[in-house]
Amino acid sequence: MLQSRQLTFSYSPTKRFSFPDIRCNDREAVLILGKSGSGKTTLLHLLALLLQPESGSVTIDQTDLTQLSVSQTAAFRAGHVGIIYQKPHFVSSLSVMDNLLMANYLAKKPQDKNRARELATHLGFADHLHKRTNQMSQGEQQRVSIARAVMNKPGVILADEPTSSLDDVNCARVVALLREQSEQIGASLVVVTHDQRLKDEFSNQVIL
Ligand SMILES: Nc1ncnc2c1ncn2[C@@H]1O[C@H](COP(=O)(O)OP(=O)(O)OP(=O)(O)O)[C@@H](O)[C@H]1O
Repeated sequence: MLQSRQLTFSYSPTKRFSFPDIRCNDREAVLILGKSGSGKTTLLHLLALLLQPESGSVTIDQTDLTQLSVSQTAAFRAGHVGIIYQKPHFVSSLSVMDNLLMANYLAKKPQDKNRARELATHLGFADHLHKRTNQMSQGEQQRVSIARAVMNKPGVILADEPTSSLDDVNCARVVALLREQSEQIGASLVVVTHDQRLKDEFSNQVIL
């Protein structure tokens, strides 16, 4: 479960944000819509405590992240939060398999090759596990990103514009995979986007 309360953040005295509260229960999904520059990525980074809010709180599975030290936050995030970034970034010198196992490593968990293979089969890239990520298409990379985000069965999945560079077929596929994976592991799913195609896919919506 994820809950934010009265989050505010400033990049500068003239660039100040005051965000609506976000609540997303286990197995639920919330879509945060807003036009370019409305602060969607900023909010997502605050929810993951990649940015420190000026005020307000973020609670994930009963832990108030704003009360943790920087290192405690990093450890908590690695184990409990799966993030799908706008542009997937991988370690380009490693194989797809090793990029997936990196999620285990960062969370200080045993490397789970079986789960990586299972996810790769389910998400349709089992034949690419030995490849480098830059040898895959954008749609394939996005699916690897989803797999990496759910490797540790996190309580919360945060996705930043997961579909903006995808065609309609891959867009629908990625949304279905995100929902299915989050339901399977009982996670809260938060998607931020300006992609109007997603509007009808989520009943819980917040507009920035
Ligand atoms: N590091 C930064 N320093 C100063 N201003 C920033 C910084 N990052 C973002 N901003 C500004 O804050 C505003 C919100 O940025 P943010 O990336 O959260 O918007 P967004 O809604 O995700 O946009 P997009 O849909 O274009 O990705 C923008 O006006 C942006 O220029």
